[in-house]
Amino acid sequence: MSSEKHAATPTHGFSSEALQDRDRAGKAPRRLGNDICLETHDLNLWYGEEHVLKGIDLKIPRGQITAFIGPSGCGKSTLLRCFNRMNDLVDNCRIQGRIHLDGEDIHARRMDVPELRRRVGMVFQKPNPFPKSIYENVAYGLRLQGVRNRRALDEVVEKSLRRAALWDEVKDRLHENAFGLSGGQQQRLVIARAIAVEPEVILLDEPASALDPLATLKIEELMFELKERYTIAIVTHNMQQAARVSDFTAFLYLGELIEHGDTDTLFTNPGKKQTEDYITGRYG
Ligand SMILES: Nc1ncnc2c1ncn2[C@@H]1O[C@H](COP(=O)(O)OP(=O)(O)OP(=O)(O)O)[C@@H](O)[C@H]1O
Repeated sequence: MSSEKHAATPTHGFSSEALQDRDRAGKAPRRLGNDICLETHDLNLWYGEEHVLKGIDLKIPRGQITAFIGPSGCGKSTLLRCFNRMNDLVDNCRIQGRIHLDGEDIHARRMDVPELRRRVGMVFQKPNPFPKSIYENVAYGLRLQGVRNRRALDEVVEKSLRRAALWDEVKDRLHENAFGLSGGQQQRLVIARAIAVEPEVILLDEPASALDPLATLKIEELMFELKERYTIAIVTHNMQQAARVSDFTAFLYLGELIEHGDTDTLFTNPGKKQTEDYITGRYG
């Protein structure tokens, strides 16, 4: 990022409980390091004539949580959808630049897109379980891969539900319809479904915005556990949430990546005036 360092008070007006919680949890400032999972190089995206992402150069470190923040329409969800080529499904979408997953160009001709989407799972704002049982929702990806062995399926279903912190709540009703679960449980079920196919990355597009505070807390706690195994990228409108859960934060504005770095630093001592204006609520 630019060396333009904006003069800032020590906590920069963002003396939120969120940051204090992080301090209490002993989270130290982080550097990007060399273990990069996802990387974009001069990424540009257009929907028709609209230039939505502009020259994005970004590195997402492995095994960490990266939050994307910025005003509505700045391109956060679009950027997230680039990482597993979900924008391929959008008419009129044109992409220039490169995206690497583990050093591999995801737009290369040899790239197997369904396999990419297995490696880079996605969870949306609104829980979207399939109209099937809890068990079959989690087993779905494995069945698509041709797994038929009941014991193998049972093991993965249990492991995934445990990792998604849902097992204890559903273990006695695995064959009931997933729509009978609460919104927060449905969202954890969708996360279990993503986990079942052993992804490397989990993309979360405002995963808690449709949930009540308790269900939101559960999703946030879950994220801490998941990052032991997966790289996580989350889009959130909620800056307190970004400050609570993420290790790194990327601030986008009008399709440009304005600032990206350690979350505590970005919130307490942002390097750019635009970041400061956004986190202090001057716009957005
Ligand atoms: N499928 C699409 N077709 C055409 N334009 C789109 C499409 N998806 C998004 N856009 C446009 O791209 C721009 C960026 O949208 P995007 O959803 O990525 O922003 P965002 O920062 O995630 O917004 P929000 O916080 O409101 O969800 C917006 O102008 C939006 O209208």
